[in-house]
Amino acid sequence: MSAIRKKLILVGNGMAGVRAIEHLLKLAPEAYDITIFGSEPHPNYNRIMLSSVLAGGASLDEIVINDLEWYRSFNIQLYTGHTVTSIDPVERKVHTDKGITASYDELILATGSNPFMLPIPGAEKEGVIAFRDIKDTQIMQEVSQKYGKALVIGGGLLGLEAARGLLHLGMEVSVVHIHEYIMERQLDESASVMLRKELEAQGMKFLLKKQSEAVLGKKRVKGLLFADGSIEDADLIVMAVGIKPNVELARSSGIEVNRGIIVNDYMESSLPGIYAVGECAEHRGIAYGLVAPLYEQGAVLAKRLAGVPTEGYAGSVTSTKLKVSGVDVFSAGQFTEQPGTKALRFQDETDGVYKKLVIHGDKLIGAVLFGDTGDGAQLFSMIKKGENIKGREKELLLGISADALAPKGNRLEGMADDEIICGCNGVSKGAIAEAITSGGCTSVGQIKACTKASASCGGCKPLVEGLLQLYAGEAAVTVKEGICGCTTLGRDEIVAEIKRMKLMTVKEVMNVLEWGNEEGCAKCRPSLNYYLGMLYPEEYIDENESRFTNERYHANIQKDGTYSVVPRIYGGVTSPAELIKIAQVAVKFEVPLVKFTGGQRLDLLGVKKEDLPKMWEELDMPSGHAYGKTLRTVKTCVGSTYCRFGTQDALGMGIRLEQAFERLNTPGKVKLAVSGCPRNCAEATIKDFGVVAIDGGWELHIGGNGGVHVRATELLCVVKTDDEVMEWASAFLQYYRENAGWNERTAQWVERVGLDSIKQALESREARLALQERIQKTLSLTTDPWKQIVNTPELRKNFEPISLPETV
Ligand SMILES: Cc1cc2nc3c(=O)[nH]c(=O)nc-3n(C[C@H](O)[C@H](O)[C@H](O)COP(=O)(O)OP(=O)(O)OC[C@H]3O[C@@H](n4cnc5c(N)ncnc54)[C@H](O)[C@@H]3O)c2cc1C
Ligand SMILES: NC(=O)c1ccc[n+]([C@@H]2O[C@H](COP(=O)([O-])OP(=O)(O)OC[C@H]3O[C@@H](n4cnc5c(N)ncnc54)[C@H](O)[C@@H]3O)[C@@H](O)[C@H]2O)c1
Ligand code: SF4
Ligand code: FES
Repeated sequence: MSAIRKKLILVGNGMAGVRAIEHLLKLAPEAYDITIFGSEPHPNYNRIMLSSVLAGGASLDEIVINDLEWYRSFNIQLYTGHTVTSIDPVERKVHTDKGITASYDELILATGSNPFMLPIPGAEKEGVIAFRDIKDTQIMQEVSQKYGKALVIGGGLLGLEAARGLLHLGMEVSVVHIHEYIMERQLDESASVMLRKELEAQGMKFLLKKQSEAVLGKKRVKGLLFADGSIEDADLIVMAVGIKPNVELARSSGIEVNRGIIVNDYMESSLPGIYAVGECAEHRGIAYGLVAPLYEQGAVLAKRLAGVPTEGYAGSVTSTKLKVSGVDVFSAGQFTEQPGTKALRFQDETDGVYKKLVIHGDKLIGAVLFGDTGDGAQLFSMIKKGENIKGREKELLLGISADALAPKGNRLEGMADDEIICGCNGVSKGAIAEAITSGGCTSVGQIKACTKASASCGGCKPLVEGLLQLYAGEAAVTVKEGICGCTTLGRDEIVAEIKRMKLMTVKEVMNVLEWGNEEGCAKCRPSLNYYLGMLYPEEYIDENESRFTNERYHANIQKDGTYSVVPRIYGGVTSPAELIKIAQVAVKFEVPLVKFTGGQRLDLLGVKKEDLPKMWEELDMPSGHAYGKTLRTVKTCVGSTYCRFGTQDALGMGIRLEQAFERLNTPGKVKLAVSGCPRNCAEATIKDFGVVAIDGGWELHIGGNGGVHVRATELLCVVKTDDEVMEWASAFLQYYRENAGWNERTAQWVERVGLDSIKQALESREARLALQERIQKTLSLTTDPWKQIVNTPELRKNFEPISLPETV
């Protein structure tokens, strides 16, 4: 008989708590029934990478650490969008804001931190935000589309990464800092000044020694008033002035708290069966704000819960690295001089390099590097180990890095096995070497999947690459990066293998092509689902669970967890009767906001998940597919029917295109537009496929994009008739479907493969007709997802609210 599982609850679905669960599942997979509550409406994601999302280096989809399938595969009961509001430590129960009560044997609090918001008048105004989560990131992205000027208060790590992201989004950005030099918590003055100059060269402005006094504006922020009486205009203010551990839940439940929840070396709080990890925990007087120590805490806690002996957590020395492209800054340990310490400095103003080592006795206790941070990991390792560096001080200052990454006889080779390469994830050189030599890893992606090295901030990637060269030699050189960390195969190889071996399911592809991770990840599962659907439109059954939430629910999830409903309105043309119907549905379901979209549709926002099928039923209109990687909208101008400049019927052409291609699955979302004359009022030249009327015909444009990376289209060809427009559009879209990578928009794809190669592929009529035939086959097999759900009781059930007994 199997042992009865104990009930484990994790409060906080963030980086530290879920990492502890990952460890626990490895140590004692059968020991607990696990329930996780998280306030955010998302699965566990890499908060660190929000800076990259803002700076355009990653998409939100890419930063998911564990997708919903992961929770399902370990039978973890996940409640996203649920905040635990109280704990009853006597009855061992927790209660959530949504009325759920759950009992536990063991309870982990991993509630993270709250951003510190300056308590100045006007701080509550619209346009004043923090930078902590996906919601904040999305607000910044949205604001940057409408407004021009941002102020970031706080010149620390977070503030500078936010400022860099906002610059990337096209805003004018000034950083307001209270001290005379930025990042004073991580850098000395020399490094700080060099950093500021570099950031100024990138376009960032600085307002130093400025004390913010009040936020100006009526409802929305207009500016910032400083204590010296000066005023700075602003459309957006981001506060990045530090964080405070989120301890309210613990405090109100009678758990001992100071700045954080007080824990011992085993992460135990003052109450039995209740533990704390992450930024909310205070260990030996310190509440950490970086992932490396939090992951160390998680590993200790997992051992404790699994009954595996552990020496406990003894505290951490930390290092930081600013994640701003083009700038290399590193800082670790005690970097300012104190009585009894001595400092060695090296400065090369020509090459913009600065290094400082702080030594106490014979030991290195701190370091600051600017411009050349290649030695950071090794210096950090020496600091952590308290290594005796007597006689090697100058060598360390001047250049471990010169030969650190050389392929042969290098410093990496001489490094001890227990030296930490990936600070974020605590992965040693030995663990990486083992993954390469015994685990067969031959790419950074595989090492990441196997050891987690380079999975967080990515700062250690050069060292991981160096080790790969060292241990895998030739094999590493020939290895390419796969579509994700689960495989070394690229998109084209995967598609070719699927065709060659006639692989028919996602699971089969992963098995046969020897995926490193048998469950796949949030990147490869949807990719494979797309490729299989594209290759076998008739046989392949779409895997709903491999799609993202929006596509699964056929509606866009909003930041408050509600959804939006956008019915299809062909060419943006509607009728009074249709408008009355939409209005009636909006009134009946108490839709809080009705708005026109940029693509000439009506967006009903703020809809509860359980109302979606009922609304679709009453609307009785096709899905506008505003949520998927598919044809979105065909924007039109009024064209020759009404406009005196119009030479062609843009409305008719737009409606024809939309009716032809609606419901088409594509690698990335696809937007079309048709303008009735070269004045181009429908903005067809920033669309994936744009049609512009000219005297006696149509120009066909491809590969345009609005949004963050604006790209104008390139002219594909000029045609005479409407039927030719349809033929070329069909051929182009099918060629894109068959050749682009999943999640690759036409703009990126056209840029990558070049206009000429596409022209060549579509040049012959025969080729176009063959592509047209294939797209029509696919289209003939599609159905409207809303209708399908409305008419299938089994599918409707997915939208019902989860009803739970009072105690689970
Ligand atoms: C933009 C940005 C960039 C960063 N870059 C780096 C970096 O490069 N390197 C680095 O080391 N660190 C970085 N950090 C810091 C790092 O992200 C945090 O240290 C880490 O995420 C903390 O993990 P945590 O699990 O303690 O808290 P979190 O990841 O914040 O998770 C806590 C979760 O608990 C939820 N929660 C809180 N209360 C409740 C409740 N009562 N009920 C249910 N759920 C609750 C919260 O909503 C949150 O989702 C960065 C942070 C940000 C914001
Ligand atoms: N690359 C990374 O490692 C990274 C990146 C982002 C965030 N983080 C972490 O996220 C957390 C939050 O980052 P943070 O930068 O907000 O915290 P922080 O405490 O490190 O820095 C806050 C900065 O704001 C300044 N400041 C304080 N009050 C001010 C005021 N009134 N006006 C202007 N400036 C003021 C401080 O002098 C300080 O330099 C930290 O734990 C940080 O380590 C790390
Ligand atoms: S694009 Fe030409 S036809 Fe269309 S509305 Fe503008 S001016 Fe009129
Ligand atoms: S050091 Fe951050 S991912 Fe390795």
